[in-house]
Amino acid sequence: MTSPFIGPSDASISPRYAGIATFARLPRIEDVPKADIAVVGVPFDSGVSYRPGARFGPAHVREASRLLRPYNPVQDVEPFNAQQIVDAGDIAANPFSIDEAVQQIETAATALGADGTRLLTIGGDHTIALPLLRAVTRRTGPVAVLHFDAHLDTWDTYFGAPVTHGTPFRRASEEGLINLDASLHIGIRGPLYSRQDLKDDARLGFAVIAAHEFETDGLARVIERMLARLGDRPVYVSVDIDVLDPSHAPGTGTPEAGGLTSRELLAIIRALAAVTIVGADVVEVAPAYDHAQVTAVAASHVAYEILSAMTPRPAPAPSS
Ligand SMILES: N=C(N)NCCCC(=O)O
Ligand SMILES: [Zn+2]
Ligand SMILES: [Zn+2]
Repeated sequence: MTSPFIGPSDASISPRYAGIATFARLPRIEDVPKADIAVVGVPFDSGVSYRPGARFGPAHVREASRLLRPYNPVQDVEPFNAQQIVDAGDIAANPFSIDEAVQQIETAATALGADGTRLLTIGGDHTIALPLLRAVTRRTGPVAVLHFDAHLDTWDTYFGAPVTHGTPFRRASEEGLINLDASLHIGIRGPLYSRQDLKDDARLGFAVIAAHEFETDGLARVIERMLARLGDRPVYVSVDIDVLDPSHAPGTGTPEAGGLTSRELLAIIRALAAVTIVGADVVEVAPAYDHAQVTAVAASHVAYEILSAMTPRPAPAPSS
């Protein structure tokens, strides 16, 4: 049976390296009547505390995503065949005003999601998670935030600025956007400012599975703990690519040693097929520090596994 959905352009007709890059060579949003999932870029990095450059992340991830293929054998789904996925282009965000940019991102994300379209956003620095959460929770109410990152991103301010890439989840928690019993960071590591950081973080509603616990617990137990924490709540997935070890993702602004392998991260994301994902982002890809697209290939595969986890599964055949 042929699919009613428009998928990636056919790589046996137009080579996959030809043409202007959309994510996975998917159709643009203008080219379909209705999208179930939109991949959208947010080229914004005015919220960074260290190396800049994530504003070039969306274009870099799209380039690396040319090689993605339609069938995901581990999840046994064809994400582009089972629902309409599109590339919605980039949201224009003012690089000289964080406040205006955050407003623009919230407005654009709200408009894109108005007819029920779910968003997978490619950043951009982690600041953008705040307006994305504001937009999605208008429809869903508070969400369980599943946050993959080396960093807590629940700090208070930098140089007095409340909206930065180190603060989105504190603001989101204060605004009542997140479910305080079900949110979780995975992959946390590296030095903090003080012990108080972890106390504040717990009060703001996050549990932590730290990077070193992959050693002691093992991957299967990490997945078990994650699913138990999320329960049956709607989940927003936020992936800071620096959750990966710098050997797997050098192209990022605030790298920390001792991170996850891409194989570990992809395995954890596959387990999310069991939960309801209402939106997701993949952020902090900074191409100036990347080599041979290593980071962008990882980010494009992370995005692909998220799209696969968001794919509806056929109902089991009735037993006769
Ligand atoms: N969200 C990312 N990638 N980094 C936050 C680091 C904040 C800091 O410089 O302390
Ligand atoms: Zn980070
Ligand atoms: Zn982050």
